[in-house]
Amino acid sequence: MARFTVGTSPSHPLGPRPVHRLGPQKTDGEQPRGAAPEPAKPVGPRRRWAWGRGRARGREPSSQARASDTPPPPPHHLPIDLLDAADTARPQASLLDRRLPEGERQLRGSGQGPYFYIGGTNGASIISSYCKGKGWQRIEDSRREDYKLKWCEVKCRDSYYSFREGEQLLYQLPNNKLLTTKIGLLSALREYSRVVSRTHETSPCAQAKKDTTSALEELAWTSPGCFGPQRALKMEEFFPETYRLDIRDEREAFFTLFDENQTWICKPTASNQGKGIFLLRNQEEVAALQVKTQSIEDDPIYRKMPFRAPQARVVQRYIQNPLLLDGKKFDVRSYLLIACATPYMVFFGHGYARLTLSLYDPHSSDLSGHLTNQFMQKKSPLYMLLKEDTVWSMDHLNRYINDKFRKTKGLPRDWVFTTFTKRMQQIMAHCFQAVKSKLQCKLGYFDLIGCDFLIDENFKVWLLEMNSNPALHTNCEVLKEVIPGVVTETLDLALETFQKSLRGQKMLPLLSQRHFVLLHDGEADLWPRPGGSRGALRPPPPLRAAPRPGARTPAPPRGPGGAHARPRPPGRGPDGGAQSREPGAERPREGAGGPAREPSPGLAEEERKSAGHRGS
Ligand SMILES: Nc1ncnc2c1ncn2[C@@H]1O[C@H](COP(=O)(O)OP(=O)(O)OP(=O)(O)O)[C@@H](O)[C@H]1O
Ligand SMILES: [Mg+2]
Ligand SMILES: [Mg+2]
Repeated sequence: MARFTVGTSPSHPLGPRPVHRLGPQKTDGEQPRGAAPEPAKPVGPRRRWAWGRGRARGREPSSQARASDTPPPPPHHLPIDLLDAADTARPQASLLDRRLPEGERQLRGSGQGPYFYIGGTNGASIISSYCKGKGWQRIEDSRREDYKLKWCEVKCRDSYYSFREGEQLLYQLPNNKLLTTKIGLLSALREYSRVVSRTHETSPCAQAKKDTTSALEELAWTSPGCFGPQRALKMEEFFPETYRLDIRDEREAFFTLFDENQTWICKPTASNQGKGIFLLRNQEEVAALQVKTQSIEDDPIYRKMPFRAPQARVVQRYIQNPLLLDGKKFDVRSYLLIACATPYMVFFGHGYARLTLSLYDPHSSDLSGHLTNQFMQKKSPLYMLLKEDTVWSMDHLNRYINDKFRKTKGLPRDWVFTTFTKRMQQIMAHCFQAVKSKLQCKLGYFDLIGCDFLIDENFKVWLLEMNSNPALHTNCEVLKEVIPGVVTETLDLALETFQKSLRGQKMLPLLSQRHFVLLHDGEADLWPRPGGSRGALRPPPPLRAAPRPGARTPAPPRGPGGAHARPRPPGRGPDGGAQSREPGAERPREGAGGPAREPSPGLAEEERKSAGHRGS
């Protein structure tokens, strides 16, 4: 079982607070921040092949120059508004700077780049301050290809087509919809359940234990990161029962099982901010939904132009007994950071709690008491007056739960930072495992995904959804404390892991890791992975270049029968089944904001949704 150690992090922007880490990982206090950096290692075999395929590289220095560790870097300066949050980052960032390639350091001095581009406004000032603090220059032309870092709210095909692996950093994995649409996540979890139960059935160890162990127990999956081995979760333990309405059998099953004593929530697959959500509480509402869904499916216009049909939807069992804070419903926004995709370096990060303004009444028809999104609360005339009450820090939540429920519910002290945090981490790790082999991975892609959790009155933890491009607003005091730190550490970790991967250095210890907790260290994973771009980027045979101490060597691909060598059948959906052709299936949507571009084959048009922040 994963072990937690609890320490304090005096440098946290919220002041001293418990820091929880898993297993062998050190607390912040133990992190060897002041330790001398490892000497930069010469370019390893993997880097050679990664570089070998790129197009003309303009300013890129030679591999010799990159590996050089002299001269010393210019002092790292941080933007004033980030000083608090990033205070502890300074020495680490300086160490990172010292590792900058020679050519990049020269460019800093010459005032030409490195360049960064930000698409949209979500978090833009924080990202911009961070990059400018490194001496980088902002460019406004989204078509320029000479950027070092590109952070876009809206994914667009061209960014991925022109992306130069191993040279650039690009925010958002192109097919993160596997996690961040409602249908994507549901399908991925279902498919993973099938895989896990098959593994369970065939594993001799599991067979031996079958008689003595409950079905929920002891199915160990071994993650090479800090998070294994773990008992495999079952999706029904943490994900409310959900049905797709775009698949006829599923919706028929739902319409049959519904009864008046239940409440369900109906959501579009790829919307956010609570848009298009409604509750289903009686037969009339369900019958109306049934008619509507059928009419869309039968509509000849939508049959002809399925991309014009309304978004596909899911119905999900509504958690009717949420834990309440002073009588108000809330959910918790946490972060899943994929700092590096080759190898995977995946982290958990704390966020904040989002409360409704009004008291929770399960029978009320006013959605603002049921939907905890900030966007829903902003619609209230009371919002401006009471907005600070709608966002709580995790410390605040922890204190409240200690005070109100620790004794009455027999909870461990600091339940929020122990049991709850661990549960969120397990769930995120599980979801990541479900899509790990399917995400498109290139060195330089990174992603920050917002994960929404609901706690019910029995302190059971439910994952509601995951969001791409999570809101990075700082319009409340708590958000001002939390968000800049999240963004800064995201960028720090993306840069550090990028540079280490490029040079074939081992990832740990991560000098820029402060509050994020490592969930998955993919250094021992088999890669290139099927579905990832690495299929085309084979590492050289092991014999050609002897591994250096500390350098990572990609594991050789397995034989033809090996699970990792088997590519996903073309035309298969995220659940491995043939993609639904029914109207309303995860189909492209209109109204994309930002530069109007065609989606790439790997990008659903729905993902080019308007630059409205998701998961607000
Ligand atoms: N199964 C559920 N049971 C109870 N409440 C739910 C459930 N699903 C969603 N909610 C409530 O509705 C809100 C919106 O749902 P959800 O987060 O799935 O939609 P969204 O439109 O993607 O919102 P976001 O702005 O967070 O991206 C949640 O924050 C939560 O308060
Ligand atoms: Mg949400
Ligand atoms: Mg959402």
